Amino acid sequence: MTDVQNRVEQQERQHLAETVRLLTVALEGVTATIDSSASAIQAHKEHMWAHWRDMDGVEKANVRVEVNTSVTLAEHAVTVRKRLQRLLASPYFGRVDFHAGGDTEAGAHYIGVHNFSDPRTQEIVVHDWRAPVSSLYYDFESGEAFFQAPQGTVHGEITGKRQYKIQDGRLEYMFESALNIGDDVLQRELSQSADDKMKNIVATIQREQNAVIRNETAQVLILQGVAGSGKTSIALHRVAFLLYRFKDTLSSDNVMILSPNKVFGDYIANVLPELGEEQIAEIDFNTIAATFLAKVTDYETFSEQVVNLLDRVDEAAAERMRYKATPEFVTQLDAWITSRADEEFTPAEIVQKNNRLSAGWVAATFGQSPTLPIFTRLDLLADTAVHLLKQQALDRGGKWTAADTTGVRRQVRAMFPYKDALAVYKAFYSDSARRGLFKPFGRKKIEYADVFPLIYTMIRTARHESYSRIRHLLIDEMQDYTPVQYAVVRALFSCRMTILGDSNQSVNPFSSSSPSTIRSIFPEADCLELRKSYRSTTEITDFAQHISPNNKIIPIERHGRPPQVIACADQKSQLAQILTLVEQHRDSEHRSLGIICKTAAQAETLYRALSESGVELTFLDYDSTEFAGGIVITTAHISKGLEFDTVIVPHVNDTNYANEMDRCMLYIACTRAMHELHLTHDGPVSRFLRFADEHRRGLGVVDAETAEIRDRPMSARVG
Ligand SMILES: Nc1ncnc2c1ncn2[C@@H]1O[C@H](COP(=O)(O)OP(=O)(O)OP(=O)(O)O)[C@@H](O)[C@H]1O
Repeated sequence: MTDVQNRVEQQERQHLAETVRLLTVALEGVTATIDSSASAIQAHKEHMWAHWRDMDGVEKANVRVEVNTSVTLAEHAVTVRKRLQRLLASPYFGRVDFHAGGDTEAGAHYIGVHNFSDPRTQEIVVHDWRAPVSSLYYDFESGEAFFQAPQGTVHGEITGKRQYKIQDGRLEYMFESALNIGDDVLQRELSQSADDKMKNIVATIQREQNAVIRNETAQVLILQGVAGSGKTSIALHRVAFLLYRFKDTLSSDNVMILSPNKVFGDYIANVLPELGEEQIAEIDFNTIAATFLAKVTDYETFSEQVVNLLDRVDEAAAERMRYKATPEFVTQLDAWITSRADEEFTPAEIVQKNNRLSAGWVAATFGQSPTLPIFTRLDLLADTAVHLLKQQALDRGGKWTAADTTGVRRQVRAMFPYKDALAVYKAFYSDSARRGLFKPFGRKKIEYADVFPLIYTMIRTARHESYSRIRHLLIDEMQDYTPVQYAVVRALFSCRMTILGDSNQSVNPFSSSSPSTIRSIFPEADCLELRKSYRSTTEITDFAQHISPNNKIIPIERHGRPPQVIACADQKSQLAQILTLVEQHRDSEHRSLGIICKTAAQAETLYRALSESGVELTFLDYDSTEFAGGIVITTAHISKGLEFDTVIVPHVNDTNYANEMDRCMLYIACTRAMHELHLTHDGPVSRFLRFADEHRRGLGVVDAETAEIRDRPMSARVG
């Protein structure tokens, strides 16, 4: 280290010590506030207990107000204390020196997860990463730069940028980074072991990611990103940014995430709290389906559909799925529902208790509400008819009973041939062009492909509650949802949206949506793309590229062991091989291991076998609600969105991974690996992995199975 570097580091250490001192003082202050609020609450309570009987209403109300005020103060202080504690551990991660035009010298801006001002001078010591000035750190190298302040654009020059790693209040390392957020720090972050939960990435957000996070204007933002490009992380940081930027009008209660499953929801649950924001509500399409269909019909769930498809692809069922996954299907269904009122409503005279309303009156009244859904119109018509006929009956000295009301309603309903949305939906398929495209899934049960078309029909034929409280919706895994699901989302959520996914990671190729399809559904959307993959080593990304090529992907330059495809003589030796790999993982520096099978049945069988062999591991299936650390066994479908230090993909033979759907599953499984990837098989290797075999022959490695894995890699080094 040169003298200059030494001096700089010395100054930084002093700055850190001073910041820690100020934070400690602030923490003591806020702790004292909490203590005194607690004492005040206790004193008020004691006063109340002692004098309750002697107090009049006004006095009691006053004491209640005082208690409530103390509680509010204490709650606020607790929030501030949490932030200060977080800052004390790591006060900042970056610094940008900016010489604004007109200023005499550059100011040093330290950037951390929260704002912190010196309590005495009110001077800002640490800027929140979401503050306007902090965008300089993410968006510019040294030289000319600008940021948007509340009072307008501030132009100037960046004269220096530094990055720090501070843990437990101690400076672990620092880098002078004139360029983009330094590769050194990013490399260090990426090479770490996976945590049990997704972590925040504020210190190393990349410029293209920052553009997504700080986009304030898009009503709908569609983000297509390759596997491991940080889509989910970025979407959560975007929520944190919007909560900060629009804090007066947006709170975490107004934001919701539509996530693929509960395990994923649990996995991402820490990111927002780490950023000092409340967790946001979560929903998934299964919950929406259950809410709508509980009293209507039984139905196949999405996971059941995937399981059934993995078992056997029925060409007729695939055809039905394909049809219902097109935008044209939504247009046709929509047009058909809309025209039912004109084509199938037959006005008729209503007679009850000898009082009558003519067919002409019925037609005119029905015609007054052309924009409402058909069943709502019928209800409105029936209400008006009941009101008039009841009045007539009472005027003539007669009686009106509940049975009369029911009688009128029945007559009105008889003017329309369908009793409910399910009947309307089934009738859609009576058209000869669509015959055979609706097939019940057993008794009183419908196929998954019909679930959202039916829900859409329900929404379009009767009024439904919408999520009006929600002002921003995040949709993850966008490629797995069909146009009709988006039509349902549009009807339920009239708010801003961030929609993200990867077209290469569809779990059902018959009903997935391409980015262009999604764009056609949201023509007003801003579309952004993330091409750089951060999760996996270059070797793993290259390997996965051979399974499902994507010429847009840019792998991060981070190297590790080449993936291994291990041929085994039979199932028994495959199990032995997996046990060896588990053993090696235990001895390695890595923490998490994901064993990812194609189907839940395969995962369960292997789970039993490994458990019986003494391996402690967690089986994540469709009913699981929590992610688990350590060794996990699950399916490719459930593993979506998750990541592990090491991944083992068993049973990669050509029977198990043979069709397009299998290819998707294999790609998803392999791209979950951060540092190491092993695949095992007995029998001929899957057609999707033959590239590895060819490569292996080229490398001269003959029999992988008997080799010592660690010492003589049986790897098919690719790329
Ligand atoms: N700028 C960054 N700095 C540090 N780590 C990053 C950055 N961007 C992404 N990562 C890391 O890359 C990994 C993948 O991120 P994430 O899960 O958000 O990606 P994704 O695009 O949603 O992945 P997939 O679609 O494959 O599930 C995570 O470990 C995340 O922390």
